Amino acid sequence: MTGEAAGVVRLEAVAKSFGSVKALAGVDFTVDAGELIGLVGHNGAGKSTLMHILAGTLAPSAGRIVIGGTVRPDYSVATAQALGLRCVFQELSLCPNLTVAENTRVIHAGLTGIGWRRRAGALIGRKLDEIFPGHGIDPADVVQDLSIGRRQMVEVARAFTVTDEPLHLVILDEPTSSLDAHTAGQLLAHVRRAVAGGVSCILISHVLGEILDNADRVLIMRDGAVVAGGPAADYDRGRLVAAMGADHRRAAPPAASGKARGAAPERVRAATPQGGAGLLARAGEVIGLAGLAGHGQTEMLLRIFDGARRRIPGVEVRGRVALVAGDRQRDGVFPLWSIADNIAVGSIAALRRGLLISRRREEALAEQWRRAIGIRTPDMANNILTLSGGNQQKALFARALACDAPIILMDDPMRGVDVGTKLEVYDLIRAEARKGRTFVWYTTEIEELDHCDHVYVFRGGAVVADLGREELTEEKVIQSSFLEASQA
Ligand SMILES: Nc1ncnc2c1ncn2[C@@H]1O[C@H](COP(=O)(O)OP(=O)(O)OP(=O)(O)O)[C@@H](O)[C@H]1O
Repeated sequence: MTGEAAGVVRLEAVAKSFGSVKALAGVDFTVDAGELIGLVGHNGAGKSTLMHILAGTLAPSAGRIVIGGTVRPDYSVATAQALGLRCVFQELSLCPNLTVAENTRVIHAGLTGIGWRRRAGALIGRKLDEIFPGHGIDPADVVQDLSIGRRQMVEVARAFTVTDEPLHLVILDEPTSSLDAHTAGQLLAHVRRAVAGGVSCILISHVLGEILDNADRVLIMRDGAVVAGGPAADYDRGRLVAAMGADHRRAAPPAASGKARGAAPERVRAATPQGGAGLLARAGEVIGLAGLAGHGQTEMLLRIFDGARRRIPGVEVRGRVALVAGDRQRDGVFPLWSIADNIAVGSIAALRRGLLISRRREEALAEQWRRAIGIRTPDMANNILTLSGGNQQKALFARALACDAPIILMDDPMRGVDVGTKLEVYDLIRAEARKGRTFVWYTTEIEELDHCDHVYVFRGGAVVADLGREELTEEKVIQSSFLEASQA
């Protein structure tokens, strides 16, 4: 294989069906060497399926994969690896019970013999240092002990490690979805450097700014097909969104109420574990938690969640709570259950008829939410894992909103949700808040803070800034995220 040909991947009329669902309806698409392609599309458009076909983890139902000018009928995970194709999966693929170094060995069969663990550790350690300076990850860390953001960093760094096999194409499926803005910036800068060095990348993202700022070329998928594409310079946000078939309207953040806080009853008052100033949330408020990932926001949500069930010093919670988990793989979905059961599990009391759960009521509830937030499936009785990642996340939202808890805790809940749906969910949150529900919302997307009435910025487990709607700016949030807690 020549160097030039090796960098070129072409898919010809690639199709894939899952039972009656046509995930890919005949996709043609070429990646040239040293090119950064931005791939966008609504939830369920077929992006991840396409990527799994390129990774060799799914076989196409029809069509051809051509690599370096050669048709590859025998395409498999091993072929992909040998030909220099790597994937960073949206549902992270690291083995949770192995260390970071051992997970690196998994994709480098050549790392054998005495001292392989040390060499694998050095390899991934160097790559982490290069991409994410100050990452705080030890190659000896066991993956399941790492936060979802750090797992995502390991997965990304591992994809860029090289031993004796070439590296030609890296496909990144929503690689920044669990990263804060600073870490996402480090990753994207690395991707640009890699592309400048001749590696090709396909970047799948729902954060359209990331695509427009970084890609050379964009491809837009809709309902299993590539429907548009061209130089990224020819596109802006509006054109991308229109081509995706999503609602074109820009989310209009609610106008600042101008009201001083204090009118509505208190629902949550929670100090940080060290006893420092914490947060206050009132009925009808949307409270944002911001700051760099892993600085105590998720812990705060869990403290409130626990505080609703038992006495925790410094935490007062008035009312039941529902939690939208951020790590859907680990804490969110019940993988053996149907979509309908996954939604209804939060509302069992309301669905009871005598001692039994009413199937009819459960189906009606699931159907109501399928329509409310557009969960794309032919049948809500299907297993939850048949949904695309973004659609699974929508089901978790539906679970929390369908139950009657007055307090909803959300741990970076929009991971992988497409732009059109996000706008609908923002509206839904506002509507529920107007009815008196309280939302405590940790987000890694700074833009989402526009939808909050009040924002607490976290650093090192402490609240370092307390910003009302009127004073909220991206600059202030970023500045305080980096300030030492003692300086704030
Ligand atoms: N194992 C499966 N069984 C049945 N249907 C599936 C399976 N995997 C994917 N699908 C369906 O294929 C379609 C495409 O899904 P895919 O995950 O490729 O979408 P996507 O564009 O990556 O979406 P997202 O932005 O939410 O990640 C969806 O309708 C999904 O429900």
